[in-house]
Amino acid sequence: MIALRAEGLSLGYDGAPVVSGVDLAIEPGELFAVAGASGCGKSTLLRAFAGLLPPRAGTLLAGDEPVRGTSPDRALVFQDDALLPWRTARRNVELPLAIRGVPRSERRARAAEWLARVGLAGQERRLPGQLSGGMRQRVQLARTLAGAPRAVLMDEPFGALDAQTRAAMQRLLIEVRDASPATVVFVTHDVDEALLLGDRVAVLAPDGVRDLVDVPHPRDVDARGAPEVAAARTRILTALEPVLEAEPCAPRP
Ligand SMILES: Nc1ncnc2c1ncn2[C@@H]1O[C@H](COP(=O)(O)OP(=O)(O)OP(=O)(O)O)[C@@H](O)[C@H]1O
Repeated sequence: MIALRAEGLSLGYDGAPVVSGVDLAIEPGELFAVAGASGCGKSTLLRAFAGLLPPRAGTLLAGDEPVRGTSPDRALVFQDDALLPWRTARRNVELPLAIRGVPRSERRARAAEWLARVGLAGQERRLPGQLSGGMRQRVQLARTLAGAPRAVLMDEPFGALDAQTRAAMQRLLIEVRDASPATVVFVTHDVDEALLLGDRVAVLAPDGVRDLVDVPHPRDVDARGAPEVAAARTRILTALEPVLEAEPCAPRP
């Protein structure tokens, strides 16, 4: 588990910055949710934490080290599963083990164990194209966690799933993370998902973090109707509203 920190962070591509003035301190082992309007830089922030996009200004730290590139310690999970279509489920999960230098003889067993943990025992030999969207996301989760990353960066990982599969994946994430702790940064459009999964929720806007909300009773499905959870939802929506109203969420001059 690793701390992730941004100080005065500015990010962008060509032209004007997409997001600037971002200050965040994510604790080791925290499940940190990032909400924000479409196009406000949530994916861009994750890409920077993953080491795929250098800061234009400010500081980005993983532990005490500046983020200078990608690392198996920081794994990125996408909405569209990024499985290799020609490799079976098991051989996809073996990939990060190979990167970590796990001997070939051990990889197969460890990959099969991970697939069983995400409810896919018996599906090891299937190709991604032979699996449903929810099953592919399970394989992706198994593949990510098999590499024992210290931080997992999840970009709307369940956004493409139907409501029932999505709820099952949320439960699965809670379970497997309890067993294999890692710092998790979770980007979502869905305020209720942020409130269910996160310890804290950051509302991101082009000029930085608009609000940082502590979640009451994180990961407690039974607490969803509690008044303090409703108050946290209202606070997040209040911070989001001006960002949503300021369509399009265009880069600042
Ligand atoms: N590779 C790229 N090159 C140039 N501009 C980009 C690139 N990727 C994203 N952008 C721009 O950066 C801005 C922020 O995009 P980003 O994907 O980070 O937003 P987001 O908050 O994750 O949006 P969404 O919720 O819709 O996924 C947008 O204006 C987008 O067009």
